[in-house]
Amino acid sequence: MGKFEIQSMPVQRPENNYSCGYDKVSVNGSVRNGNNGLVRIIEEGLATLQNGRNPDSVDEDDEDLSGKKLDVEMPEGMKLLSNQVAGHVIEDSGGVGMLSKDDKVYKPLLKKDCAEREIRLYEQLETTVDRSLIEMRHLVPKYYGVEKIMFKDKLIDYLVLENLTKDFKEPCVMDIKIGRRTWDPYASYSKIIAEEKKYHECKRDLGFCIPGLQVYKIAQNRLVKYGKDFGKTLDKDSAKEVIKEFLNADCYHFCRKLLMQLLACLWQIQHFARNQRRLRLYASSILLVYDARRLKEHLKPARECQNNRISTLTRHTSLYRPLSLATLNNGCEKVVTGFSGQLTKEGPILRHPSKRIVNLEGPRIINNNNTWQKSMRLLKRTHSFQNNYDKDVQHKKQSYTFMLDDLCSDWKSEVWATAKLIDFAHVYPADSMDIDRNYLDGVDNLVKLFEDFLAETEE
Ligand SMILES: Nc1ncnc2c1ncn2[C@@H]1O[C@H](COP(=O)(O)OP(=O)(O)OP(=O)(O)O)[C@@H](O)[C@H]1O
Ligand SMILES: O=P(O)(O)O[C@@H]1[C@H](O)[C@H](O)[C@@H](OP(=O)(O)O)[C@H](OP(=O)(O)O)[C@H]1O
Repeated sequence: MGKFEIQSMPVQRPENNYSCGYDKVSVNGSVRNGNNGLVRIIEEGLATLQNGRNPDSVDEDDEDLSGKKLDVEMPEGMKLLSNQVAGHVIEDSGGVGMLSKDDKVYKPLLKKDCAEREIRLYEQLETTVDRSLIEMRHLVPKYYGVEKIMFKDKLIDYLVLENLTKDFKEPCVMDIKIGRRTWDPYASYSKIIAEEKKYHECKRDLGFCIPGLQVYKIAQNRLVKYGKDFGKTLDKDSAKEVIKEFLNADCYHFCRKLLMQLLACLWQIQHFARNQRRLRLYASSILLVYDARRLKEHLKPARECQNNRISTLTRHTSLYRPLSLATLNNGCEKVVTGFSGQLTKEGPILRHPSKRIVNLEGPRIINNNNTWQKSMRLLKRTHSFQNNYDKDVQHKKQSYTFMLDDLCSDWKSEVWATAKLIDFAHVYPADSMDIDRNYLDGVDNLVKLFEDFLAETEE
């Protein structure tokens, strides 16, 4: 498979999924597949669908990672964590999954040893006097302890953490598992073999892998999720492309502000990894999160985007562009519609504008009795030459939703992207005072990749 066929292509050609044999369900015209699936395109016209809110607060709460409807009764006030991109999912975990409520996420503690290690670490970070662990405390989500919750007649322990996407309207999330070696010193032989087989090229060449991500694709106005089976196909080049896509930099120029926010966190993580000698972090992740809604405010004009190429070209070269109608309706601008007066199924027949019809240089007189203008006005309302009418309305709705959101929020944080350390199920106290090379190498490579992206913005 060619390098470019693997990564961003599924987004443009969702039918690629079909050949992979995963479950697929079509919902509202979108394509979805199993939670291991290569890609899950959630929905076009997100603002309309989600009313401009974080999907954690909309009706996806009875869906699993793959978007399948689940018939599970949720504990009071809780929903499934719809922004979950990797990790154990509800079907693999006896019907118990990651939940969210208010600004918190709830991670079920199902494996005793993993649970004990993870809790121990969070508790240790609360009380530590070790300098590098104090540093680490600021690099993890806020810890709210362990809560027992009745789920399907069973009392289950949940780790309660700050939801890192809580302030985001359109959360983009990428789980990056750090380390060439993702098995711990107590792993069984079969676990070692299983881990070594997975994400092989990516781990070997980059020292990290990407088990899952979701991105609000701004150019296409839709949410796309990539599952772990997609992650397992990546190599160092395709991983880089996917990270670019995650940053919406496949269709736009890199946004320096976004890169700087993420790099600021990654540099802190790197500083920690370079200095800490107390822990060995196996199979632990860095969660990158940002708000695509805020990114939109900073995007430079789109460069040629493969996904958009067709629509951009048709819009700019088409004689039927709605712009000509809009100008006509102003009645006082330069009017160059070239409308011949004849309509076909495909839209109006155009010809070179006649000076006789439109006097461009005359006084700015708006003649509302002009029957031609009237009929064009009517036409514009009733006839969508390129189905852009719906799009226009959608865009208007979207801007209103955004305005409303801005008006409703008390404040607009300057920080809309961050990177935090998560998943400490396989973190152990170090048995020597060496640096955790396995962990540091992955972090170094990730930082380097982001630094290279930043350098591209300076070219
Ligand atoms: N604090 C958080 N805020 C928001 N999302 C989170 C948070 N913690 C975890 N998640 C989401 O849940 C996913 C799984 O988290 P985590 O890695 O802790 O679970 P896990 O089941 O232990 O994973 P694994 O199977 O890799 O061991 C992450 O990829 C992320 O999407
Ligand atoms: O990336 P994948 O393919 O999802 O692989 C899973 C991943 O390595 C998890 O970290 C691991 O859970 P633990 O951290 O609990 O070991 C899980 O083991 P499991 O299948 O034994 O649960 C693996 O299946």
